[in-house]
Amino acid sequence: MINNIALAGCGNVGTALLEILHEKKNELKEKYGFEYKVVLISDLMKGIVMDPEGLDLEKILNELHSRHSFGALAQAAGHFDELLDQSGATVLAECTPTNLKTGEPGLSHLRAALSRGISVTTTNKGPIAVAFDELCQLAEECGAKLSYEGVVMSGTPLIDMMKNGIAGCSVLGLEGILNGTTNFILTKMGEGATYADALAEATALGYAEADPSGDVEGWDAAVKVVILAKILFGKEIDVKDVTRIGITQVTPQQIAEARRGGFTIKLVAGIRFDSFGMHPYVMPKEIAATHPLAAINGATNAITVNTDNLGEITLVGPGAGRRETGQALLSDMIRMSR
Ligand SMILES: NC(=O)C1=CN([C@@H]2O[C@H](COP(=O)(O)OP(=O)(O)OC[C@H]3O[C@@H](n4cnc5c(N)ncnc54)[C@H](OP(=O)(O)O)[C@@H]3O)[C@@H](O)[C@H]2O)C=CC1
Ligand SMILES: N[C@@H](CC=O)C(=O)O
Repeated sequence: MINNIALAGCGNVGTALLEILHEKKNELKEKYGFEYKVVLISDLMKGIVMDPEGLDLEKILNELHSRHSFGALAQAAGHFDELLDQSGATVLAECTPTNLKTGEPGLSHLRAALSRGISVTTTNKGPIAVAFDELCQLAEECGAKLSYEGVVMSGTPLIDMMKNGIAGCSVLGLEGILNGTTNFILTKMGEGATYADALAEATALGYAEADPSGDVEGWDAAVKVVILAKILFGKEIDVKDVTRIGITQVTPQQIAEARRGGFTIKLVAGIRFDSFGMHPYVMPKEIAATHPLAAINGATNAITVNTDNLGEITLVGPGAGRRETGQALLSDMIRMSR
């Protein structure tokens, strides 16, 4: 079966997905039996390109790389719902900016696709945080699949590990580094960069959110904790109920002082349990230089999951990045096509 891919949001992640699809077209077919056509790309400023017979990715990527737009190729117009119908899409890759309050515009895109029986992969945390149960139910009712590997730890397969790899284990708690931008900033500040320069570099490298206050104030890590609580424990937590302190108050002096004492400062996120219940948190912590998390630098993330049957499992890998997150969309699409 040919996968007819629609893409919503052609920024860092969406463009990287197109690059990977184009580069690996033959490999994907030979290794995974994954064949595709990209039939629709919709982006706020770059415009809309559509061809139910399959878009010419070479031409589109040339335009994107030279002009950051679709140029004269952008000739389609219309409401996203109508475009989905006209394009013959069978799978939607959704990677518009995250809005943690409303889930929009991603939430409407996901509803439009799923209600038409079109499967969805998304890296957008907003809709998953805001309407997880509704979207899972809609997918089931309409015979579609919903995948979201990239919403936590980008392409590092944490969600797949949680759902499949450790099936049968009870999770007793988890802690880790779940935001790439802040870990990158703290690493760079430890090397002497200013906060502003480090944030600008994280943005240029495609790690930061469209509104980076979501990263530096801890909202992004907090919503990842909310999503993990839902997937692992079936628990609804409001992101406002996560104890949340970001990194905006962390100074170079504190980082240097911690280092002199044999510690490194990391923005740590986790869920712990005690007799009073579940405690989700995000906060900067001094970590002993000998602790495994102290060695996690740059945009890398890590999580240690404490389980009954396996004890502690630690997963380390990219937590942000355009190609790393495009990979999450691709792996979801390959899994869903099987
Ligand atoms: N970058 C990363 O490392 C990771 C990102 N994510 C998530 O993936 C998503 C995409 O991230 P990223 O590519 O970095 O973000 P970008 O801001 O680079 O790209 C988002 C794109 O979506 C476009 N857009 C905005 N609104 C609409 C709309 N209504 N319809 C169609 N397109 C729209 C934006 O256009 P314009 O710029 O004109 O507003 C932009 O081109 C986000 O939700 C992010 O949280 C998840 C994991 C890692
Ligand atoms: N802005 C996020 C991107 C991935 O979710 C991060 O830096 O971790």
